[in-house]
Amino acid sequence: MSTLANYLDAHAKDPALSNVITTVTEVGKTISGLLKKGALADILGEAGNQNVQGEEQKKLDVLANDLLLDALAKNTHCAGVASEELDDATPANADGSLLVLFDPLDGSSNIDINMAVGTIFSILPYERQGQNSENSDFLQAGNQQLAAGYLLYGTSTVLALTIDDNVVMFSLDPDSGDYILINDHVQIAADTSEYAINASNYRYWLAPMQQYIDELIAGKTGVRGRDFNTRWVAAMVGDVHRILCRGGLFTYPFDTKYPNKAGKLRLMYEANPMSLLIERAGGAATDAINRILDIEPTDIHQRVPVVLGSKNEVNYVKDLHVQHAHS
Ligand SMILES: O=P(O)(O)OC[C@H]1O[C@](O)(COP(=O)(O)O)[C@@H](O)[C@@H]1O
Ligand SMILES: [Mg+2]
Ligand SMILES: [Mg+2]
Repeated sequence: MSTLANYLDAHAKDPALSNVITTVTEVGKTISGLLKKGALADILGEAGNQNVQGEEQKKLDVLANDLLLDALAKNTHCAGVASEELDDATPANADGSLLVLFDPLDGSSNIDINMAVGTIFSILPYERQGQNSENSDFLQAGNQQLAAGYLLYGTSTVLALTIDDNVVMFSLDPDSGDYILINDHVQIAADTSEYAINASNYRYWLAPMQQYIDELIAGKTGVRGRDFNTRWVAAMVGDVHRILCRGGLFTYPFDTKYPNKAGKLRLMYEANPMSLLIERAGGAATDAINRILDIEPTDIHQRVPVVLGSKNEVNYVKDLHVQHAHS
């Protein structure tokens, strides 16, 4: 049985990277433990304040954020931390070589109903060693990520990770407290008949996205000539996990509900790490047209439309958007 520690020893080229990943995954064990206790640990409900995005914070959003921040601040390899829940990046150890970005608790609306939630993380290189990190140090395209992954706190706790051109998965053994390797080469089939979208936003979508979903709903009777099935976890981490396990398409497209926001999901804490995992598992990830990993960020909290998963389906969505742009 291979553990996460064995895997990192064998595959991580940089001991600093192993060390930072270990810190994040150790905090994941604490969050997993708190979620197991649920209401008994007094972790449910609202924190009573808003984050920088203007969203109501849940108690667990704040708790998970603080646990990660405290642990990473003590890690000598971590030069700074940026979080969905914090207005600005927090400098850590100026001599560190890595920057860590995270969505401490993804799927916040699932916390109080005992459904799947997760932690998403991304690791970037730090180039100004010796000086305190600032927001601008984090503004690197997703293709610069040295590692990315997520912890899914579901019926079991699973870690998905990429530190090279491969994607692997571990399951947290509650008896030993070790992450045990359960898949050493995650691959996504190019075709799928399963899709995930919050269809209540239909009237706010752009015409090509409406057309795409209309076609899927028409199934056998429409131009696609086969039936499709919807699955929606309401936590990106759960939807992406399903896609890494059995393929599918996930989208949170551009919509006009909040015209001043480019999309709902955050580039640095959600879209980039998930896109790296999906691409390295053979899938594709776009903002409907462009590759997410090539977007040059201008703000650590910027949002982006997301279409990711089985390659042929992601490309089909892109074709519809390109055709519309030219019509
Ligand atoms: O229920 P909605 O508003 O459609 O949003 C669901 C989406 O929002 C998110 O929960 C956003 O993440 P947070 O919970 O970290 O804010 C995604 O995980 C999920 O895909
Ligand atoms: Mg999230
Ligand atoms: Mg979150």
